[in-house]
Amino acid sequence: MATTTGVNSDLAKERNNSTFDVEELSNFIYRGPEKVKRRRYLHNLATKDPFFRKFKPWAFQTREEQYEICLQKHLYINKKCKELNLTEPVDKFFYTEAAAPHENSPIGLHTVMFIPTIEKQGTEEQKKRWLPLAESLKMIGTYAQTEMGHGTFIRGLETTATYDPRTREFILNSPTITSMKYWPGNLGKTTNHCLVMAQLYTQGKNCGIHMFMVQIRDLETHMPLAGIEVGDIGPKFGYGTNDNGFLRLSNVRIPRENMLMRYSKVLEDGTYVKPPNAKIAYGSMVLVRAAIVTDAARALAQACVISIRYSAVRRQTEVSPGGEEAQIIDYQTQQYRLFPLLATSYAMYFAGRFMYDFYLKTTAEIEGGNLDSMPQLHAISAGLKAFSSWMCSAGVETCRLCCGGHGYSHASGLPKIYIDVVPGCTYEGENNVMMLQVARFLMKMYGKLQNGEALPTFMQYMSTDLNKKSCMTEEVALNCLVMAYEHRAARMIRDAAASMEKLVQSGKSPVEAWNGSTVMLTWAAIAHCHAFVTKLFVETVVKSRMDSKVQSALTSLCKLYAVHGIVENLGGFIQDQFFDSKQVKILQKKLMQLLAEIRPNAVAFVDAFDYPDEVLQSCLGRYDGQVYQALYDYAKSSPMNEKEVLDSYYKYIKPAQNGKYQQYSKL
Ligand SMILES: CCCCCCCCCCCCCCCCCCCCC/C=C/C(=O)SCCNC(=O)CCNC(=O)[C@H](O)C(C)(C)COP(=O)(O)OP(=O)(O)OC[C@H]1O[C@@H](n2cnc3c(N)ncnc32)[C@H](O)[C@@H]1OP(=O)(O)O
Ligand SMILES: Cc1cc2nc3c(=O)[nH]c(=O)nc-3n(C[C@H](O)[C@H](O)[C@H](O)COP(=O)(O)OP(=O)(O)OC[C@H]3O[C@@H](n4cnc5c(N)ncnc54)[C@H](O)[C@@H]3O)c2cc1C
Repeated sequence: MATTTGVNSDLAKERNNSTFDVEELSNFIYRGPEKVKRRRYLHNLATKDPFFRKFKPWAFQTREEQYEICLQKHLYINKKCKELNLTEPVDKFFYTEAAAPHENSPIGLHTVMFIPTIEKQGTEEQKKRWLPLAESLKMIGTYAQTEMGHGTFIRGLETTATYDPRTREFILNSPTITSMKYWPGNLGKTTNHCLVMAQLYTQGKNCGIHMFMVQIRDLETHMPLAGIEVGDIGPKFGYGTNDNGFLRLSNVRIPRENMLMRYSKVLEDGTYVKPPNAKIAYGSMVLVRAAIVTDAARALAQACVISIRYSAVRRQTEVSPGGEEAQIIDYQTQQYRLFPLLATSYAMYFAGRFMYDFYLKTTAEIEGGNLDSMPQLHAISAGLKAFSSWMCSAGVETCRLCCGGHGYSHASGLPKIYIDVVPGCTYEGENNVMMLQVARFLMKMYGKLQNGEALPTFMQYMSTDLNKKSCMTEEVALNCLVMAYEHRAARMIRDAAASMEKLVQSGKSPVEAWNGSTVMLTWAAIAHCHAFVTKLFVETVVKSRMDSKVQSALTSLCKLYAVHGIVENLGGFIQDQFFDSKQVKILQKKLMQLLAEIRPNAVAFVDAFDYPDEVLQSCLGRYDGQVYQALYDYAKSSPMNEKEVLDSYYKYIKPAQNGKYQQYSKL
């Protein structure tokens, strides 16, 4: 029976029954006790600060209030980060996630893309000129690339920047309605500058797309400057806190020095100097793609915390007539929906950790002049961005459904998480498009394999013998699971390549053959990412040093991730009889065993993520499990309940009850 104060007794029991020390697992997730301590310190600074608690809850705010309140919060975060000397991205990330959870910042693009683009693409002189202004928010900027007509195909952007050697200026224009910038975050009302991606024309030639710094608003009055039309694009699926905007440029002149010229240049006489690699200008997108992996993992982890704690507290349906109603977490169907997602949240966290490290290492090499790893960084970041945002967005929605009716209420905190994470499937490269970029890389690797050339370590699985059968036995060993994923990916890569080859042989051009094979190419890319994430998870639990009880529990979770992925995608694993029917049965049986094995640790696994209630903002996911009192308090706090009888009753219901409908004819 649940008590109304203290910790709900079911939840308390769950915590007593777990097989490992939660603190040990938190230490492992966040890379050591010192880092856990630091994270808690940063969370506490935010959650205990009365500033963040003075606003009404997000769900009760109008769109304009969402923007204004979130703006205040983020300007305050900016000030506090300076005061507290929080310079490390990880520190800022933890402080911010607690201060304004899942509230997309009206100065976010300034921090995440505008400043990093100046840092990475600007010359020393440009950095000296702009960075102090950007740091002090005198310049507030965004990354304005997408246009109404083109987001994916950036070579097709229509905005022009034409160099005029007489005045040593670029003239920027939006020549058509489809060329107007559309979607950039913070563009509508907040920013006074933009980094505009535009087609560069000099000496009568088009030199492709480049970045230009354009001032769009007066620095004193904030009014749009001459030649600038700018505004908010209106309400969206979510992101109400963000003024995604539109921008039209008409003969806007900027000095030559406003083209970002670290790599490409236009000399005073108009001579164009090429960059060492044309795609180096895409670096800011790679940065955000890499960050999205951790962002998506965090969203799913929080959704799992909410849904699993609630499933331990919620009781529904007597199992035998007259008996006690069961905790819904004991229903196998609930476990089957939630525990693989729990495993996925861990898999994605480890993928996010890897991605962050790999990004830092590779960009350091690029900045040192070694561009060799650029294609790998592009393929891995595009693939993990797409894979993680797909899996995590779908997972958050399943977590919401697993909470029944209460999951549909904003009181659950789940809709807010969902609308914050799901645009990650679209921005920074639509996911299908990103998977096709991965496929392009895979086809190149396949070509190398055919030519007997060396492959990067993470692609060496492609040379596996596809006639080999699975080594799977009753033990369901981790190495056999990894081998299965790699086998499936290798076969799908070969099949996609064969499809293209066949089309070429039938007389199609390479482009037509590509277009005729994109579904198979996408399957191959997804299978490759799935194999990559699974292997990373397995290596993390096998090779890392950690407490033995944690390792044992985490190994079960890792196995569940791998086995569930096979059972759910069985067709791809048995198409070439890699598994026989006996092995399929072993895997299905193992899946059920793993659900039961994980059951006593489910709450401990989510507790280990260590998200305070103030971050979750959920009546259902509270640490103390007092969900019913919280739901009641939430309902009572609704502005709809401020008056016992609403004005609308007297205006509309009462007259209708008396058969009077005149008020409608006045409209
Ligand atoms: C444990 C916890 C720790 C936590 C710590 C973490 C701390 C980290 C901090 C986290 C911070 C918070 C995270 C928050 C995240 C959320 C932020 C939200 C903000 C999002 C705002 C959104 C912004 C945007 O959307 S900006 C616009 C983005 N637009 C796109 O992405 C467009 C997509 N299109 C493209 O990229 C291209 O057009 C493309 C790739 C589809 C085709 O390009 P192309 O030029 O037409 O290419 P093509 O000629 O066909 O040639 C392809 C050729 O080029 C190679 N290529 C392409 N891109 C790249 C690249 N980037 N790098 C290298 N190479 C590239 C490609 O491989 C081909 O090569 P070849 O095959 O050799 O020809
Ligand atoms: C919340 C949000 C914030 C954003 N913030 C910014 C920002 O700050 N700055 C900025 O510049 N942009 C921003 N964007 C824009 C975003 O980057 C683009 O919307 C995104 O890159 C997708 O491009 P698109 O809208 O043109 O989609 P489209 O390319 O039109 O996609 C539509 C469909 O066509 C398919 N498709 C398109 N091309 C291909 C292809 N070659 N092969 C196969 N299928 C294809 C896609 O898979 C998709 O299903 C934001 C978008 C959102 C939703």
